Amino acid sequence: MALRTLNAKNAGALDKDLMSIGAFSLDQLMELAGLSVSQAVYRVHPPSKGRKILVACGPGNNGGDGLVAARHLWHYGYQPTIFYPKQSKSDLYERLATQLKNLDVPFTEDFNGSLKTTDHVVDAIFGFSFSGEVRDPFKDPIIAMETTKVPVLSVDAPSSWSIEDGPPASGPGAKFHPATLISLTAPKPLVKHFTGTHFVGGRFIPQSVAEKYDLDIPDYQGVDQIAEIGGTGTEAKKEKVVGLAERQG
Ligand SMILES: NC(=O)C1=CN([C@@H]2O[C@H](COP(=O)(O)OP(=O)(O)OC[C@H]3O[C@@H](n4cnc5c(N)ncnc54)[C@H](O)[C@@H]3O)[C@@H](O)[C@H]2O)[C@@H](O)CC1
Ligand SMILES: [K+]
Repeated sequence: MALRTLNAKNAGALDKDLMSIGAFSLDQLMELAGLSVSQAVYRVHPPSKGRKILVACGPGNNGGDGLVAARHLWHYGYQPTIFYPKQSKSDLYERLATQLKNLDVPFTEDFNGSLKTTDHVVDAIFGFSFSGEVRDPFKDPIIAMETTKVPVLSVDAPSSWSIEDGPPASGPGAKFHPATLISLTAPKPLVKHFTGTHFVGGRFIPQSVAEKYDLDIPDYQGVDQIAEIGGTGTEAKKEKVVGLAERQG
């Protein structure tokens, strides 16, 4: 059963509700979101498969999720490296970066160079507030992620995808298909274009908020902060398979 989706406008409104009537702080939501991301990485790429994780962080809260996830990954025994070219000067981001520096987690300016010695990439560049054509300094990393053999896990959205319509028709991101996606709170409409492994995380939604936004709370198991969602992207998979069959004629 595919879960009902949350569009970009409602995702922003839901965040505002969670931080007002929901009485959550952004720090708490980001901590829970980043924890979910770290659990999804552990699920698809346990340390035995390779410990070097390159975490690409954008300038907004999607990037914040990446900084939080990197800290949890370090504690799990991974060796994260952070690519965070546009560092936010706000107090929260300064603290997240300091927490990583206190663990001697390296920060790199060279995404493509770091990619060569990486086992897995976390794409925390853009989430639901992305719009338009990708601007520097994020063009190169997104182009590199389109062609790399290194598996990529994207946070909330494959960066450069429109939340509603998925990958851009051309330009950076048009051929970006990450192996794994973790949607926070709820899948976004773009999941109909996504055919990889899909998790939902961000286990903090009260039933009242789920009802207000017409959402399904995933069937989280035990103490898990993530739930794997089958079924989404099957439309795209079917199209893909049909396309293949037609081509093979
Ligand atoms: N929904 C939730 O419950 C939660 C959401 N969080 C995260 O917050 C994200 C949304 O965060 P934000 O609203 O800060 O925005 P994003 O982090 O999605 O990114 C927007 C940033 O990227 C820049 N940007 C937008 N379009 C661009 C382009 N074409 N080229 C270059 N830069 C561009 C903008 O200047 C903005 O600073 C979500 O996707 C999710 O990952 C979590 O932090 C907290 C919990
Ligand atoms: K992302």
